[in-house]
Amino acid sequence: MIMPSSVWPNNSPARVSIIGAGKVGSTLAQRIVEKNIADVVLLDVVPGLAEGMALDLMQARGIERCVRFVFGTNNYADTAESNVVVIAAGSPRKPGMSRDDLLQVNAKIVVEAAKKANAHSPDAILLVVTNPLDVMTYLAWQASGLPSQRIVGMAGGLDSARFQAFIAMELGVPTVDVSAMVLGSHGDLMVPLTRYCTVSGIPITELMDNATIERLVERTRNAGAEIVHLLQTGGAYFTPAATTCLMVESILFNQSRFMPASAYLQGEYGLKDIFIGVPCRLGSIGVESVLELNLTETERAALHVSAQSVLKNIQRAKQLM
Ligand SMILES: NC(=O)c1ccc[n+]([C@@H]2O[C@H](COP(=O)([O-])OP(=O)(O)OC[C@H]3O[C@@H](n4cnc5c(N)ncnc54)[C@H](O)[C@@H]3O)[C@@H](O)[C@H]2O)c1
Ligand SMILES: O=C(O)C[C@H](O)C(=O)O
Repeated sequence: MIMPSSVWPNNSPARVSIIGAGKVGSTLAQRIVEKNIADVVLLDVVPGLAEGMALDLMQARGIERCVRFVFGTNNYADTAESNVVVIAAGSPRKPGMSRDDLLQVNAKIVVEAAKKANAHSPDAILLVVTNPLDVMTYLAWQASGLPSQRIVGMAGGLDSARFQAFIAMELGVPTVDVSAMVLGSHGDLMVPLTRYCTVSGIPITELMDNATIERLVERTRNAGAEIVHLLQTGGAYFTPAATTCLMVESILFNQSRFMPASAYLQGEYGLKDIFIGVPCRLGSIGVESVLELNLTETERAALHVSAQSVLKNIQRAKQLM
């Protein structure tokens, strides 16, 4: 580990490396450090960017009363022995673009990040954030050569959090009382499962008419684009970072939490050789299990339509590599 010993403790308990110190990566670093979850190595290709952010975060530790360390670098050797590596490097979309439009520009970045991070942290769990999410998670898996269980993509938790927020805003209830579930690809064909959405255990179908539910489903599908349009300079990062942080916690503390995430399927839901959003349990081994819900014919068909688009883009990505 190439770090001054005065900065980096020898007995650091858990280490998370974040590749890409942009909006998502830096916000995630702040969350992890300020919640005292783990030490963080922040890496970016832009000289000085990760180092500057790390110094800034280190200087807030007294105010935030946190004890974790954060180190910025351009060098993968500094990410050695990480327990979790988050890949958040690459371009965000601009207004008018789909996430799939980022495939070409981000594929090489993600493949390089997965290979280099894995070379220095062969025991880490890889958590992918870069878009188009399900395809990038597949590429990271192939590039790393790791067992599929050790790779997971962040998206379903974000899409579910958005659906949860929209339901709470519509009904005027506390967001924590709402439970929501979105499966499928992280794209326009995501599959919000209204049957699994409740307010304090009451199905939302008892509380809202179909037209209202359909309006919230549509808003959930477009929630990323809505923010891209408002910001004009990139995408959302507060909720993406919060969701990724939740996944990091479940992995590091072996919490085995259920959450929708992009996991490798080998026949579950009738799908094979694909990463796509499904309910998983996340623990220290990565994806402990995939929960196979009893879907209706309509829900299953929607999941398969979503999967077809991911499979098509995986083929496109393979041709690029
Ligand atoms: N999965 C999700 O739900 C979700 C949510 C939000 C953002 N995203 C995606 O995450 C990615 C990052 O978003 P952002 O808003 O942080 O973008 P950003 O532009 O703010 O940051 C990206 C960072 O990656 C760095 N980078 C580029 N190439 C690199 C390389 N080869 N090695 C290391 N670093 C490199 C850039 O220098 C930049 O600092 C985008 O692809 C975005 O679409 C996904
Ligand atoms: O919308 C985007 O491009 C970023 C991210 O995937 C999101 O859903 O916020």
